[in-house]
Amino acid sequence: MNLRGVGVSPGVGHGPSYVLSVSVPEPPEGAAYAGEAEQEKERAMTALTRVAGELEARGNRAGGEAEEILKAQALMAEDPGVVVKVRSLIDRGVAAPRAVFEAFTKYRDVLAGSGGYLGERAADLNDIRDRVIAVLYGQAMPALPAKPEEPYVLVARDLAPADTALLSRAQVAAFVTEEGGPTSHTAILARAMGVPAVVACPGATGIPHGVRVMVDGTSGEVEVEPAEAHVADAVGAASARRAAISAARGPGRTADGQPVPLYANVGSPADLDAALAAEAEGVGLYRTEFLYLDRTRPPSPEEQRRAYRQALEAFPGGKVCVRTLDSGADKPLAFLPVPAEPNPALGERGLRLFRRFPEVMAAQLDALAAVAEEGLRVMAPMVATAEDAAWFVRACRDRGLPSAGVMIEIPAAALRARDLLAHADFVSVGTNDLSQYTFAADRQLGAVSALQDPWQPALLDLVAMTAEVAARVGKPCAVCGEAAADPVMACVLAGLGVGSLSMAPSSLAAVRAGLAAHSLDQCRTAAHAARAQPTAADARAAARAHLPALVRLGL
Ligand SMILES: C=C(OP(=O)(O)O)C(=O)O
Ligand SMILES: [Mg+2]
Repeated sequence: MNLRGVGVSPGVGHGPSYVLSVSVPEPPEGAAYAGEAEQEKERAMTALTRVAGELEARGNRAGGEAEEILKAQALMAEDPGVVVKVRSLIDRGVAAPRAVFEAFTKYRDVLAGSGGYLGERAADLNDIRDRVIAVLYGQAMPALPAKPEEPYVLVARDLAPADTALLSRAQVAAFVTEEGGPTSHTAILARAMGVPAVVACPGATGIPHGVRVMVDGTSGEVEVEPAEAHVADAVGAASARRAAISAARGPGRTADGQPVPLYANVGSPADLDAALAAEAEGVGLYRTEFLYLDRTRPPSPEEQRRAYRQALEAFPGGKVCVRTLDSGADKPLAFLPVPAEPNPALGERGLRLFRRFPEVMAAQLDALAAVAEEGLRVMAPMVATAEDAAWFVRACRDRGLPSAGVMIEIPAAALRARDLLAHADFVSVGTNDLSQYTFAADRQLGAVSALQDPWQPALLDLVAMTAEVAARVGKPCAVCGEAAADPVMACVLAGLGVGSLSMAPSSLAAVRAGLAAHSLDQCRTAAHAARAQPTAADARAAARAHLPALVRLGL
């Protein structure tokens, strides 16, 4: 039997399946309690506190990325909104388990409605809810085998961080989940652990318990009871690929020595370790939204300075490009409320929101200026016009910030990059949003995701125009969207004249190897061939045909 999902953590893993089935029954609608309301509330509060405590304790034991995730979940378990809702439902006669069920379901639906990263956190709430209900029913949550004879392939509908945080590579050969997306916690933690993972794999929980399974976290293939020879071939190919990729070390450059600095995209200080381990040359995109998440008051100046300083200290002498707050649309923040909009992606987000809340921009730029040193770059998201660029750059200059740039995420900005660069010191292309706005395709909508393809020739044209203009005026042009993480695209971007690339740390090694295997001329020829094609698929195929070493590397 073969299944297919989305590969989110590369490599091949195989072993006996361990199918995790957690089933906490839904407490019946209308369930009431017999005793006093105060006692029932006490019971519910004790269960919420106990689950929060357990999540926090697991986080402490796990450390690293899992610790942050679990601590955030512990906070969700005792979220004031949930607590108030549970108490008021109990006041209306609803039994504690049902009250917990309804309160979390409401919270989850709100999160799911926001889509993107926050939407994927909705699955976390189901897990927290089930844990609280299990405590109220006196039901034990399933434990995973701690010391298996052989690492197993963990299969589940979805995995919660609480399930996976304490696992290690000695226990788990691979993860397969029926649900989840590339930014789900299963994906994030699997990548951090270096364990292959496939998510969004229909039929996964139908895999029988204990049968041998092979998981290819690059292609997304899951093979049940594979032939032994096939396992040997796949494992051999994966380790050859790993060896070839890890052979490329040092700064990013093409085979003939053209430097293409490779930076890391970082979403919080916790990602800095992974960026260092992957030998990033600095930070090309420091997303600062984490500072403002789950709060109603702004982060203190000291808290901000600490977060920026951490990145600068991690890369002494390197470059660190901090993006100012990008709130709104796919990153809604309670902290900066805007009136309801029919099309949030086209509304007040990113830099536009600073026009409404200039004091938030001032506080962020002041904190950056307080820690500024040579390598610091500051850039604004969602810049549409030369006026936008001038306004932002002036605010940076007024504070003596050493380098102020803008992101190119809107076609208008790419078309008139020359005018923006009359003010800005550099540009960085955000291909995620540039695709969204070029193709009028909401980045959160699966139905139009085919248009979110950076290989679309129109997108390549916009990147090329931007890079050409930047070269003409002698200012740097980077790419920091997801596109840069694809080794084939990375070569094409270098060929289009993009000077540096920034990506998730886990993608750096493959991109470094891909660039090191081709000359700048080969990259240029591949870029030219890609742009000459009418469709995204043709563009990719044409580029690959001119980058033969990528095929040898299995990239
Ligand atoms: C890098 C980008 O920013 P974000 O994904 O955070 O919107 C982008 O839009 O490409
Ligand atoms: Mg963006």
